[in-house]
Amino acid sequence: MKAVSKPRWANDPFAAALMPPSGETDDERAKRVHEQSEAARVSREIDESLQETKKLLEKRKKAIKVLLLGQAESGKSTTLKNFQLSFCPSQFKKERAAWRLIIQLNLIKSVRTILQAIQDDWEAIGPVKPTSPIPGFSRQNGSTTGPLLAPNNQETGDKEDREPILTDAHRRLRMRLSPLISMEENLNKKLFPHPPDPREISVRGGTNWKSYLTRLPREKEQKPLRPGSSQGSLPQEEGTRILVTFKEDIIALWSDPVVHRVLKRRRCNIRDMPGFFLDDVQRIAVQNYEPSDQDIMKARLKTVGVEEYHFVMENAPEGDGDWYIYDVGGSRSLRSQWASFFDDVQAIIFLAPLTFNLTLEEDPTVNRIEDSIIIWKAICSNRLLEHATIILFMNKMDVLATALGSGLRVRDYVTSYGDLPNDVPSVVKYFRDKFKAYHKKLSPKSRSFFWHETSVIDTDATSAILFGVREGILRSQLSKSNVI
Ligand SMILES: Nc1nc2c(ncn2[C@@H]2O[C@H](COP(=O)(O)OP(=O)(O)OP(=O)(O)O)[C@@H](O)[C@H]2O)c(=O)[nH]1
Ligand SMILES: [Mg+2]
Repeated sequence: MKAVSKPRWANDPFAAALMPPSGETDDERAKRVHEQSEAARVSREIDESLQETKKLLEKRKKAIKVLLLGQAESGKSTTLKNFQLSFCPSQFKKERAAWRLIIQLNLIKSVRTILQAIQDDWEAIGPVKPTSPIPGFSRQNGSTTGPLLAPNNQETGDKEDREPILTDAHRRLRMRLSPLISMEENLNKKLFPHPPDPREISVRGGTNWKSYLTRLPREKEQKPLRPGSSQGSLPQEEGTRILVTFKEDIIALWSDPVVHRVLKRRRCNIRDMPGFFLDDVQRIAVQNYEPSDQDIMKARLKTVGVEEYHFVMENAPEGDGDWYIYDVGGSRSLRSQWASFFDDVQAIIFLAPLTFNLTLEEDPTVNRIEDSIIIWKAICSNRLLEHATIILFMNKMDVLATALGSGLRVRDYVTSYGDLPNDVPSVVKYFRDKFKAYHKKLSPKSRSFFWHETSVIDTDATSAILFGVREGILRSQLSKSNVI
């Protein structure tokens, strides 16, 4: 008797599982074939997606990664904006509209700060006692513009610090502008819910806020807003409406010499605060306001967490165009998040503003330069960063020049400065030597010290520096890979 040989699939459980069941009808067969081809398609898609992810990871591994570090308000995000403007101008242009609302909110915040100063002055010192009519009150016809001069506006010195100078007219102006505060709060809440610090507008890493604000449509005609009524309008429209509605009162407030005297005696240097746009109300508080490059650089939006930006540089040499730049939040509470980016970066741009007379927002007892040096020491000595190129940007050179020009002496804030000349080159040399010495002493391996004097709100000068920085990073990458 001839032995019947077993079919090949009989020992293969997978092949057996795919065999058609015995007695399969035509309909069942068609269904099974369809399901099998569907499963094969899904499997192919998963394979392709894995290949794609692998390629992306490879590409990312080869890409240049740069980390921007420094204390809060040191200019990290502004440097990133300059990177975009210099190397990806079309992307920068596309996102221009997103900055409109941020600038409007910056302006509204300055108005809020002034209203608060008026309130504080009122509570601490009180108003000018009104005799009827208020003597010396110079505004005519009940107009809302023009200076609101109080009678004793010529007085100076110590006496001025205790003299009431605000009038009922200021109280009325303050009342007219007060809806602005709740409108600003509502707008902030809509845009950036749960901010870590409600006094500052901030953006959380990965929220894609720019595409959100760029995407929203704008109405052609916007009606002025009745105080308190913002219902139904988009956040982007609200900023414009608020400013257009309150424009004249804002101008009256900012052009009033008494208000400036109140700010002075309450030591509120509003001009030096980030995001200062009060000199530009006429230009900004209009329906079709388009932020300029300079406006965008001056806009203040605090970074919370870490933002990753992937740049494909539009004008880069072949193969060198893929860059990742990480922009971190610089407040003390956010610095613990920096370390997770350390093991994979080729270069660090460290922003240290030479604002010798300022202290940290988080801790007014700590001098800003002292704080920068503490972070600098930690970065230079970190072993995970021993291969990274560190580039120091001594930033806010314009602010330094203004501070020295106004007569401030460095030694009154940094005692070790002693009797050295109180001019820009000497101050720069003094602090540069300090940073350089720590870099040399604390770096685990010897490496070159790179530094630049910057004012990163100056786009032309910063662009020239960034082109140099890019070349430097590429060259140092090349020499490292040759050594390896
Ligand atoms: N005058 C002047 N202002 C600057 C300069 N660099 C930055 N600023 C302003 O300082 C403010 C803070 O700058 P940012 O770039 O937001 O600071 P940051 O380091 O990103 O701060 P965080 O996000 O809080 O960590 C912004 O309003 C900038 O326009 C500068 O060189 N000169
Ligand atoms: Mg930032």
